[in-house]
Amino acid sequence: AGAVFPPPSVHCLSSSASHGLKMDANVVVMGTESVGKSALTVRLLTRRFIGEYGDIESIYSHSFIVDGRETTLNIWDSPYSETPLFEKKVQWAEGYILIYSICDRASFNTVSRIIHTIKTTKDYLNADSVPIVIVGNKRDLHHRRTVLSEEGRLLALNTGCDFYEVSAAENYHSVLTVFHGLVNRMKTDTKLTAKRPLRFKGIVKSMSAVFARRRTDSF
Ligand SMILES: Nc1nc2c(ncn2[C@@H]2O[C@H](COP(=O)(O)OP(=O)(O)OP(=O)(O)O)[C@@H](O)[C@H]2O)c(=O)[nH]1
Repeated sequence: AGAVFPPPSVHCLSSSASHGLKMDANVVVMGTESVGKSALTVRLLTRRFIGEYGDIESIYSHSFIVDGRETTLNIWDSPYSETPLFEKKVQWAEGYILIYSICDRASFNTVSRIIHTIKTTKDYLNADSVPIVIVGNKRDLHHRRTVLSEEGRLLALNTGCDFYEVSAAENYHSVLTVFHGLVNRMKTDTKLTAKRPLRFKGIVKSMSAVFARRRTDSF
């Protein structure tokens, strides 16, 4: 089956309520295979590390309070592929979490390429600061490290992104910090300060069937 766009449903796993200003934003989590995209997303949503996540691609709606403001993120845990669908995801999103594994240099190189694609697609080429957070995951596997922290930090500095190193396996709070960091970056974008309704509604539904060609498309 071919992939469709926009995605058919939002998977609501958690919510919270507050008064005052609200911010809603679409966020996509990207990176090559097995870098920990699902682990990071599930850690944020459930505070847990499950270990194995299967082949499910979903969008999750998650609300939390950041600096006193209710913030709802529609988070798309997405594989990397250089298909037209990839560009549509980039267009859909207003914030980006780009993950690599500190044990996998190829995954780090791919993050550089994704940053370039986002910047050209969203016309951020001349922006000093962009709503992109680079995440070096699997920090607990430091004995297998092939990408230095300094390399991640330098990439972020040179591209106007934020940078964090985390272990989705070991730590919830560092993962929360990543998403807070992204929200703070997106807050500077005035388009996002007004409350908007969720763009996608519907029953909880796995998108794995919709993305049946995923493995062949992915790196
Ligand atoms: N040691 C360690 N393993 C991790 C960490 N994060 C994820 N993993 C493991 O890495 C493997 C891949 O994790 P996933 O979260 O499925 O990675 P993904 O990027 O979503 O993978 P795909 O959806 O296949 O592209 C799993 O075996 C996880 O248990 C981490 O921080 N440390």
